[in-house]
Amino acid sequence: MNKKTVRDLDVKGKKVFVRCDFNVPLDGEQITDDTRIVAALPTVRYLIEAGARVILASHLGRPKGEVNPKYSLNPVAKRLSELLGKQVEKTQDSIGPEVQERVNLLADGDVLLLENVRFHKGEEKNDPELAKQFAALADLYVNDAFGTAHRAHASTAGIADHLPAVAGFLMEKEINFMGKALEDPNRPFTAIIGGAKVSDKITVLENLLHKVDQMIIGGGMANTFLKALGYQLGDSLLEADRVELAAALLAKAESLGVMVFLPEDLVVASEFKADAEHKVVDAETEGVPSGWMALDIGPKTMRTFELVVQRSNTIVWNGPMGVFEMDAFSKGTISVANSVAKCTGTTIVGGGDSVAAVEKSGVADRMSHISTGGGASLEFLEGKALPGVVALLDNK
Ligand SMILES: Nc1ncnc2c1ncn2[C@@H]1O[C@H](COP(=O)(O)OP(=O)(O)OP(=O)(O)O)[C@@H](O)[C@H]1O
Ligand SMILES: O=C(O)[C@H](O)COP(=O)(O)O
Repeated sequence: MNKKTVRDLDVKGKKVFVRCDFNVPLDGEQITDDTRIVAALPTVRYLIEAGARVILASHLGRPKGEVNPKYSLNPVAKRLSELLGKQVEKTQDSIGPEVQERVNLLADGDVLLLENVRFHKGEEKNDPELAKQFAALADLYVNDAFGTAHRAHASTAGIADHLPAVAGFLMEKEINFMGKALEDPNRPFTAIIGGAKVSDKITVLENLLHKVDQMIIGGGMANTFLKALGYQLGDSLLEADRVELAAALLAKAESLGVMVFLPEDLVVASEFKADAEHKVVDAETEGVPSGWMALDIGPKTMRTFELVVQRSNTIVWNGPMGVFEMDAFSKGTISVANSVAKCTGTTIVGGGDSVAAVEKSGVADRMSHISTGGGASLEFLEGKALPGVVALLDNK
């Protein structure tokens, strides 16, 4: 990576604003997977030991610029305190007089966590005023939020206009590993895409078609493609205004000779609930009954996906195959996790929920790389420059 890192800074006694990606999966106030917090620890520990005054910032979820206690970073402060073995105080906001006061009280080696930066509308708009307010809190800026590096936001990009800006160890590790593995991948190269962020990721798929040999599409993402094939989807999560794009992508894949695998059968449920009535239907001949929704891939699809994975030498996986948080709809994701774990080639799993699913399946240690980035790793793989990385100082 040709960017300066935290090693290049003299941080003793300095206030260091560290952007992390603590966007962890939650069940109420319970963190269900702390991978992203653990992954940030090397940078935080290094800064503590070097005598910096550490100001941590992150988003959580998509609160859309409004204060919403559901997306508070309180659970993260608690988990960080446990992991670091020292109290991590949290502020009520990410800017303003209270934050400034708390920052002024920091001693060398102290750690302070700011409240969710997305409680301010200016964050996602990369508002220069907000970026300036973040920058005013510190002397130096470290971006360790690889998972959010594909977003040009005030705390991931704008702030770097005002402070010396470098990468943290996690950012460095992610970029170096993926850069090496994906530069000249062993083929066949397969992308497995699922999850729920359809409009975000569907555009990424177009560029991915030029990189991969095979593409498996499952989870919520698959529904828009199945609709493009004319199948019935009932009340399933799908993006009606992306159906045409999905059809165009399928045609493009065919012209490029990229094999696309979609669910042949689906687990459908009468409602979005863990104990909902559910059954398996054939995607083409039966479809999803009206009022029902597809929440997992079916057994036939699991077998097909396993065969595709078996003949792959490089795999990048982002997005679960179903609503894995509910046991009744977790089988497809667990099956894919086990199949990927058996692959002897390079396997990269990325994304907050995808990593949680792999952890839940107990196969995390059998992946070549667990990435903290979902959308970010897909955009990196596409070959796009990530704004959160571009903003950092070059290593000349
Ligand atoms: N068929 C489906 N219907 C509704 N939700 C689904 C379906 N399949 C998967 N999901 C949901 O998708 C969510 C995860 O999607 P997402 O795209 O955010 O993946 P991710 O791994 O967290 O990646 P990123 O880090 O980019 O957010 C899970 O909460 C899961 O329940
Ligand atoms: O989970 C992610 O992919 C990152 O935390 C970024 O979240 P976003 O898609 O809401 O920007």
